Amino acid sequence: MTLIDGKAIAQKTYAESKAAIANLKARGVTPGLAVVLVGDDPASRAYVRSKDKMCHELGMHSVKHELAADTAQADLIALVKQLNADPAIHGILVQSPPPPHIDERAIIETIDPRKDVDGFHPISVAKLALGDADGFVPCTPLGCQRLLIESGIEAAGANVVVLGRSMIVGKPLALLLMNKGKGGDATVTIAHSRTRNLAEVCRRADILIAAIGRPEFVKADFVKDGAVVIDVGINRVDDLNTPKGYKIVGDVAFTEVAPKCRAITPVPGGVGPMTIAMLMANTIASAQRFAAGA
Ligand SMILES: Nc1nc2c(c(=O)[nH]1)N[C@@H](CN(C=O)c1ccc(C(=O)N[C@@H](CCC(=O)O)C(=O)O)cc1)CN2
Repeated sequence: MTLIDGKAIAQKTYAESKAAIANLKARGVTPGLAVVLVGDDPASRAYVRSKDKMCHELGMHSVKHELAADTAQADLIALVKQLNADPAIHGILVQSPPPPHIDERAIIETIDPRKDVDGFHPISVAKLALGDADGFVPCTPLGCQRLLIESGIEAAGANVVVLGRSMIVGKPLALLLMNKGKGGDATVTIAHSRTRNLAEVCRRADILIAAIGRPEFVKADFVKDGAVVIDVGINRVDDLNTPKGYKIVGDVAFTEVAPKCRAITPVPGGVGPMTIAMLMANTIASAQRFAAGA
């Protein structure tokens, strides 16, 4: 069984990002990312901090807007419009989930699609569905595909089961893996909590991707011998034996599943680090497109 090391693969992508940034800077362009956080969810705050930190480490321009939980929808829209018009900003994202009074869809639709480095705007979704190469792909699906490519795991012709149908992971990942080209050409099934005989459907997978958001939901009987398992889940569960009082577990019951696998991602240290790595890559790609006048 191979343990797919997301931290190491993310580091490899950062080396590529650094080279691309140096190239852009030589042409007078510094890639710029604006991250907007509404509210004080501790996990979201930590992710936003990591994004800002990584921008600084790579020598990118980073702007962080941390807004109160009761920020009005209109004020958030006004901020996004201001960022759309800012030439120093090539990527804009609003950390998800926002507080319940915010209409997330309306906010995403306000982002200039050319700066939609999260890949959540309907134009980005349509481009992915159409197989157009010039749209932004959401960072976590892109990270999963990159993990497979870097680990020498061929998606082409493989039976892939994506467990989960969210707009952040499940749906875009299914499109990405079934699209033609490198890292694609898979035969993809999307399964979810209402799928009949779920364990049996998952057992057909050569590559099983768990993105259902339930701690340790995927047990050994969901997994065929020799399958590759990618665990997208990040679930905080109480654990009073840890200093923080909680631990992070994935959607896969790792201890019982791992021995059956050809390869598997751990949680933490698997898909998670790739999400931020791919955000940096998308922001750099956006800066390159702006610099080319696209
Ligand atoms: N606007 C967005 N919101 C959210 C996204 C997103 O892509 N865009 N994804 C997630 C959160 N996320 C980034 O925003 C994210 C999640 C997890 C990690 C990560 O590195 N996880 C570590 C464990 C971290 C921990 O200990 O808590 C790991 O898996 O090793 C990075 C980014 C939802 N919101």
